[in-house]
Amino acid sequence: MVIPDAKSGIPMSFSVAMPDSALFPPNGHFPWKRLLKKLGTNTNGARINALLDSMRASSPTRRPAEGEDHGSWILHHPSALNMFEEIMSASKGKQIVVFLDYDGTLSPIVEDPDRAFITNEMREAVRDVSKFFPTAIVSGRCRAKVHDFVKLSELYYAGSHGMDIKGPSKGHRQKKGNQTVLCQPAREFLPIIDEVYRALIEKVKHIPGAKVENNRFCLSVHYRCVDEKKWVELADEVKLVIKDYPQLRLNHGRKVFEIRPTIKWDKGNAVEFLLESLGYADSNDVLPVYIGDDRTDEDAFRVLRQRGRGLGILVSKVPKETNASYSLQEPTEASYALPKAFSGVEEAKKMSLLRH
Ligand SMILES: O=P(O)(O)OC[C@H]1O[C@H](O[C@H]2O[C@H](CO)[C@@H](O)[C@H](O)[C@H]2O)[C@H](O)[C@@H](O)[C@@H]1O
Repeated sequence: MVIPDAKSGIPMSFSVAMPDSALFPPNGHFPWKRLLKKLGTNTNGARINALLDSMRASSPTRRPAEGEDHGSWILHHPSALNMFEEIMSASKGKQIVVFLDYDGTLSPIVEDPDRAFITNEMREAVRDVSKFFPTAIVSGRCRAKVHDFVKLSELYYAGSHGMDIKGPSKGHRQKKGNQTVLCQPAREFLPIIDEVYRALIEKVKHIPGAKVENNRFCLSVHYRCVDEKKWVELADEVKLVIKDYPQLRLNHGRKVFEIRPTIKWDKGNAVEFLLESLGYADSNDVLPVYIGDDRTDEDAFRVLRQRGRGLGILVSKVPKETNASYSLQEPTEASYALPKAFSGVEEAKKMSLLRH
């Protein structure tokens, strides 16, 4: 029998049987309430299998788009490699602002999160783009760590899923005054995050391959290198720790559990904050372009869709439900597409200026 914890409402056992689509909806939040309803109707074995299936399916993330094969999905999400014309016409008279996710977008997914290096070619591509347009990296990682990987001081960096934003130390600056952009909406959670980080390290240290990453305003518990036989145990340990912290919530990323404050702040808010800082709140004079691969990037794609302007580009080899309009198959395509598309746009703009 699974009893919900009185304080957090989270079930005491992770082992439940539900279809992937119910366990991991596009927003990535655990549907605890629906999950509780289902409890009691399934055998324990089936519950464990369902959990394992969803953990296996978490990279690549999300379920395939329903009823769509690859062919029809690509028709609805054409390759960004062929979107030069569209960018050209969409960006007429507008400032392009570029937002880039890090893991799975600028760097390939690798086993060791500390070795997810960006290639020199990709770094140059990002540098080239940032010469023309304000450019931000929006990542689940700690801001300092992603800066260490990318090593470009002319960029905006939004770490901890957008909860830690800082402007560039050189290059593009926001229109609004000269103050350095800084936004940390989850500062009050720092002591709790630190406490939970230490507790998690202690709780999972006996599970070979488990890794707890401190992303400053949020935490990641990786299971990519954990033997599948230990996954349920790891999930239970994580849940046992966070059940005492109702101010924190648990999401599921690519072979990783992500723990973060319950505040309503995500990559979508980070995009809105940065556009506002750049002087483009509710403006028609801007074309935001966001490239990402993960469930958390959907929050940003959604914001662009809601604004009715902007281009969302999903990096994925497989069809997925997404709010993005375009697609790229893998990070190397991004390094090729970025400079080609954007420097092309600048060249074309210069040419049309000369003609007038
Ligand atoms: O928002 P992102 O920049 O995409 O960050 C999301 C998480 O990315 C990292 O984990 C993922 O990439 C690792 C390296 O390729 C891989 O080993 C892991 O399995 C993936 O989940 C990062 O380590 C996490 O902290 C981020 O939350």
